[in-house]
Amino acid sequence: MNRKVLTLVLIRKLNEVLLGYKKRGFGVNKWNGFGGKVEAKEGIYEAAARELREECGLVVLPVNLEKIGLINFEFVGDPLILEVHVFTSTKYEGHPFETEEMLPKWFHVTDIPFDDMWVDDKLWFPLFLSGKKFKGYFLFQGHDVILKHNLENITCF
Ligand SMILES: COc1nc(N)nc2c1ncn2[C@H]1C[C@H](O)[C@@H](COP(=O)(O)OP(=O)(O)OP(=O)(O)O)O1
Repeated sequence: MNRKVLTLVLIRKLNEVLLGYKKRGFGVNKWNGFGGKVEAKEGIYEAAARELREECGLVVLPVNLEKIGLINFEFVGDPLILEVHVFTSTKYEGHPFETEEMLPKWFHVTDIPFDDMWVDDKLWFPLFLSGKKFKGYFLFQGHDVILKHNLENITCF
């Protein structure tokens, strides 16, 4: 099995979460956090901060990112496992702006657009929103059907 290591950053204000509408590439036309591939010789926290800046202009110091999740995604017929490291932060600088990849928007925590997000999000977002940490695995058939999954609450990374 090959692995692709990716980041996903969810910026929070008191009762809001910043999501971005993906304009191209993997997950196009879905709302998601900000993130992407960890480059060679780059740390995961540094990659998370870089992707956030590139995709919506917000600046977060890697030290201000809190790792809250680790999810492995597998797709039937594809030998590539996506290893996604999920982070959150409330300490950022700047104002989010639209880029070639993402259109950012704040959502109230009671109004997350799950119908226009990856289907797995419905399962683990409640853990994130309630301040829990988690590890998970999802097996997808295509991009819309979860065949199998497990999700566990953990105390720390
Ligand atoms: C399959 O379920 C997923 N759910 C959620 N919520 N997020 C996911 C899922 N699979 C991948 N992701 C995240 C991980 C990353 O944040 C993005 C994908 O990043 P992308 O493929 O756009 O990475 P880049 O480095 O920007 O692009 P290239 O690989 O084309 O350079 O989605």
